[in-house]
Amino acid sequence: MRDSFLGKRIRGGGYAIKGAWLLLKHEQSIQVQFVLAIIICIAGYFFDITKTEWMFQFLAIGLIMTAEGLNSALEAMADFVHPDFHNKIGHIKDIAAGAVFIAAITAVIIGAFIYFPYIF
Ligand SMILES: Nc1ncnc2c1ncn2[C@@H]1O[C@H](COP(=O)(O)OP(=O)(O)OP(=O)(O)O)[C@@H](O)[C@H]1O
Repeated sequence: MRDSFLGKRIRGGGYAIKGAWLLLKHEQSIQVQFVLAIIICIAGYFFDITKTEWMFQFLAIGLIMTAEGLNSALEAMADFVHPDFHNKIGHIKDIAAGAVFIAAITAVIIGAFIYFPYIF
């Protein structure tokens, strides 16, 4: 069972859940995003947004947290492979941060589409 296809998939899922827990426990950026996600969900409940709006909201939350998590993994990898200052490492980290920024802008636009009609 342990080395069967199903066993490997179950183990892989276990590592992934452990990874998500580690992100929440140790990464400040993810913790901030998580708190923001809770606040925005309270807003969704408060404004009684539609089912489609909930879907887009969860998509935006997932997009940001995924980008932020991958950015954290890349930063950790970069620091492990090359702990000293290096222009290339700086470039790699800047690009990864840029990807998070794009995800964040996308989420802000989605949020504006959802909440502007309720607020104004
Ligand atoms: N080893 C390095 N060599 C060159 N530049 C670096 C290096 N480490 C960080 N930098 C520069 O500093 C910026 C911030 O890097 P850092 O690893 O501190 O990320 P951070 O966004 O502050 O994330 P966190 O708060 O999660 O550590 C990078 O985008 C890069 O421009």
